[in-house]
Amino acid sequence: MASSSPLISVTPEWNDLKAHVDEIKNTHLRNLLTDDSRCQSMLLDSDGIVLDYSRQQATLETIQKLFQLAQAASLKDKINRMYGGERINSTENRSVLHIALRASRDAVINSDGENVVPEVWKVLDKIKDFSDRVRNGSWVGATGKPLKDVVAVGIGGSFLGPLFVHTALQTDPEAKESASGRQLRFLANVDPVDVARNITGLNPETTLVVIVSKTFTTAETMLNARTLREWISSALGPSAVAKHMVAVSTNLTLVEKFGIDPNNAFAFWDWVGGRYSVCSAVGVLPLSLQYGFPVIEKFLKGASNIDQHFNSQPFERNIPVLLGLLSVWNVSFLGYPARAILPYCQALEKFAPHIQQVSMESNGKGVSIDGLPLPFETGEIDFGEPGTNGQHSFYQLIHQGRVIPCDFIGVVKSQQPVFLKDEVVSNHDELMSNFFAQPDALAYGKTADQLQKENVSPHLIPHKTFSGNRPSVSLLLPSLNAYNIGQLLAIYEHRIAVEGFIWGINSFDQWGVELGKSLATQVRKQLHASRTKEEPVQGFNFSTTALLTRYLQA
Ligand SMILES: O=P(O)(O)OC[C@H]1O[C@](O)(CO)[C@@H](O)[C@@H]1O
Repeated sequence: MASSSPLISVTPEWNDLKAHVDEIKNTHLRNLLTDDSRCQSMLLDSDGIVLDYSRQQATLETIQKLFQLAQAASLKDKINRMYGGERINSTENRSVLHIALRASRDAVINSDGENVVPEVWKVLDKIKDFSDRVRNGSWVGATGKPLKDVVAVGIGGSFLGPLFVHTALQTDPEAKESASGRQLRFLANVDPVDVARNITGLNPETTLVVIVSKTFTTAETMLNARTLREWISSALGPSAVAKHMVAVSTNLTLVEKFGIDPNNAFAFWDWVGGRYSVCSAVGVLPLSLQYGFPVIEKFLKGASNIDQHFNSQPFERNIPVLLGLLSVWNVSFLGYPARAILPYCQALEKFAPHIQQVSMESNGKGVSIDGLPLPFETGEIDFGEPGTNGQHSFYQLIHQGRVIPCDFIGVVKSQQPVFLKDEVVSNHDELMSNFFAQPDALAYGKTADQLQKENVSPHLIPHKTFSGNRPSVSLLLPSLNAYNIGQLLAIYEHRIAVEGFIWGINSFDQWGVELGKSLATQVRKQLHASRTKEEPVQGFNFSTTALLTRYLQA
């Protein structure tokens, strides 16, 4: 057995940061923000994206110490190994090459000594050809009608990324125009209610179903796939399946077994993790059907731009590296277990749910990559809502309750600007007033002194006091077109990888989802036996037996 590398928490660099915490606890953002040269150093402008991390509870010394930690964790070496196609997902013996999914046609990215980029482009070309044919009506349904509606069936990484990008593109003027007259829906939950909601108003004659599953074994997706196959064949006959169902998977044998023509299957590879798969056919096929391949190619280019930035920029100017290191600082040293993702942009309403999976499935681990129990916590509890909706929901807790590091994401140019005569500002400026105000409200807070000066009655002063000193980062994008959406995605993907590389965990496996799945298999068997043979509930603990018995009685 290969020897384990020492845990990052035993290095002098980690302990140095631990010792530094007390110094930081003696500062307040109110004071840190008076130092213009500090703030200038914490403001980065790269390819139109602005990152401001001056509202982190950190000094320039903290940042230097974090760079030293990165060095101790061999961060650059780990990034190089990822880009070099090494099998860094060691528990599954796989390389991690989602960067290859958006590489330019002439790039060379090797996995096991073989350049994977030509394979990637073979599938992209096939998607372009197929989506063009569906969109221009040369591929028609079984009754000769054009297929204008698409239902993508998939869950987890085969759902959340594509849903985020779809939601973000819906109101982009170029994407909106190219989607005119078409619908894209997502069926994820095995709850039959989700099926009912998704097929309502759809006609099987004009609907194409895309089954998206890396493994093609996921219980929820396969049951939903069989349900929609039944929906199509009962309306149009079994032979219609060939025209109305296609698949995206790494398991083409199971796709064929299911009854989908292998010519209508779009491959990807085991070096693409499910939650990192939106740039593969998982996202590119349904999104190209809706928006046309040229729009989605721009999305891939945006992600590729950040891939190059991440691989080439020094840490001081590297957005994913800085964000990743600051997250480690907040979680492991300052002890803040959560992170709020707050886009001031309704089009990004599905960004937080997507990042929730990317982050929590990647970094919610209890052992090091070598299997050693970790004496520190990893991962964040990610949640979020677009501003300003979140302000009227959970911001109370963020301002006066627990300290939650926040990511404020804003856009300079709205996808859908509105200017009303006689209004003080445009509608987008109104939204963005909040984007600029909230980080300062969190950082500065409001003191009892200030309240006294405002003649607030003494009994209300404790209630109206804001402690401040609550950290955030601000990310300002020039606009939210397909390219910027790709950039935003890749920034977070790489940031999360940086965190995992520092913690010394495997961010690319997900064994934690298995136990629940196998227990569900046992329950499924019991439900079948009780329903069909009236077998009593057995083999479960008291509580589950009681609940199952009650459920079966109804
Ligand atoms: O694409 P598949 O194989 O259906 O898997 C769906 C999802 O299930 C998981 O394995 C567990 O939730 C995810 O990692 C994955 O994205």
